[in-house]
Amino acid sequence: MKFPGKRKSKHYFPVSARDPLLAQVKTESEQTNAWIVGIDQTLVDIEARVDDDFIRRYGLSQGHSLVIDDAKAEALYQELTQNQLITHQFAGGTIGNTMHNYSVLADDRSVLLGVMCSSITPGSYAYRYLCNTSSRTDLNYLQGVDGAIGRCFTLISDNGERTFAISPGMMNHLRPESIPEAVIAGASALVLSAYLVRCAPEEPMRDATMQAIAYAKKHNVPVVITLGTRYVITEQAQWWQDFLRDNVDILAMNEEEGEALTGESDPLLAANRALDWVDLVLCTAGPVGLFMAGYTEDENKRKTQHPLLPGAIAEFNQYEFSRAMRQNDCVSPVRVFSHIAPYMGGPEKIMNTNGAGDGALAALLHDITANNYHRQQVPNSSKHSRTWLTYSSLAQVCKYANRVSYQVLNQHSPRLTRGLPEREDSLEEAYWER
Ligand SMILES: Nc1ncnc2c1ncn2[C@@H]1O[C@H](COP(=O)(O)OP(=O)(O)O)[C@@H](O)[C@H]1O
Ligand SMILES: Nc1nc2c(ncn2[C@@H]2O[C@H](COP(=O)(O)O)[C@@H](O)[C@H]2O)c(=O)[nH]1
Repeated sequence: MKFPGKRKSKHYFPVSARDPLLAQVKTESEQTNAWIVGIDQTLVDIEARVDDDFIRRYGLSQGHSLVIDDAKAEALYQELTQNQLITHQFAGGTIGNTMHNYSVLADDRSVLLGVMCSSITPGSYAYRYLCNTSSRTDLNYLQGVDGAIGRCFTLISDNGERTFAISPGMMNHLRPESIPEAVIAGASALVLSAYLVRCAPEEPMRDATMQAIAYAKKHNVPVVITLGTRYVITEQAQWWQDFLRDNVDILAMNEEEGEALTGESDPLLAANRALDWVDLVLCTAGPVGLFMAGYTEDENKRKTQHPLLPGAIAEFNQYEFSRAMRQNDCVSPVRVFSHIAPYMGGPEKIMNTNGAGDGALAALLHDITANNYHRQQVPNSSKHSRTWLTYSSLAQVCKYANRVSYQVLNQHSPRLTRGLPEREDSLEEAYWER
């Protein structure tokens, strides 16, 4: 594990308060026993620039991720190909992206569960998917299928808005018996997306997802969900609130999904409301940056040294230097919040925001797994006097997540092509001054 606390001088994590026992941590090259596991619909993103008429003609809706049938997918693909509109093709899928990005950041193992074609020919979509996934992402548990993986036509409009048209192939054919209990039992987190329950009634993906959740609950592994798009949530907000309350510990969403879920358009209030159902919330808000909300132990809450921020909850960031805990692990839980503006104000030019939110989630997962790793290595450390969920404070996780989003925005693919620089050139100045 590339341990986040090892970053030097200008850093994201509090190395100045380094625990003396950290010296006992084994060297990075040794095999670590900390990983995350995610389930996804195996998808390749096919990106194209289109006009509004194109979106309308294929019965799509801007900003939405819709499943289309084979005939429509073929017609759409033919039109994109004939008019040479396809600009990029990448491995995609919101959780596949997150597992890959986690492995790049942590330089360590993530496990991806899903389907893969039993027979793969060079140059095929399945081949490209495998080639474009980090070698640290363990694909050994993928279930073979006799058919195609999914295609996600990522259609970018002139205003930069993305519309997803999903041609599912056999992406929803993951069966419950293909979920390995031991892999989930030993993981630092089980990562899911709201898309997984959007499958036809006869497809097994939903049951496979519920099987994975059952194993996670049995072994006390935090369940993380990312909401996908607001349309998946709007249709049944109450159902999702109940689902979160019953099954999920950590929620990742953007401000639109937050509004669909809670009715609150203010991301801070949406995150606060979501804490009624889950223990920790990451809410990205495009050019507004990102918010985190969570619980900590009253006795251990830590005051920020940053300016106090105004908002719908006055001075909401006053305890943002606190580390997150699950509510049930607290004797006296208090809610804590943090916010950060986009790193460097965001890139000069954003081609599209594909994967920026997934990148932020990968950073949070890295911090959670680093905490687990540290607990395994140095169980009697003062850092584990309570059962913390994160290694770092909310403020530090925000900084890290935000920095990773910036990296994704600065490249074309939703998957990181390389890790963050070991050392930023003077992070503090760079952070506040353009
Ligand atoms: N237009 C933008 N300007 C600056 N930063 C942005 C912009 N869009 C996104 N970001 C950064 O990327 C992060 C995630 O973006 P967002 O669009 O909210 O994610 P998602 O892809 O889940 O919708 C934000 O928290 C912010 O740091
Ligand atoms: N597993 C699924 N992934 C999907 C679906 N529709 C879109 N996507 C993927 O989302 C990312 C972009 O993520 P974002 O955080 O920027 O919104 C992209 O790579 C798509 O592959 C879906 O139905 N299922």
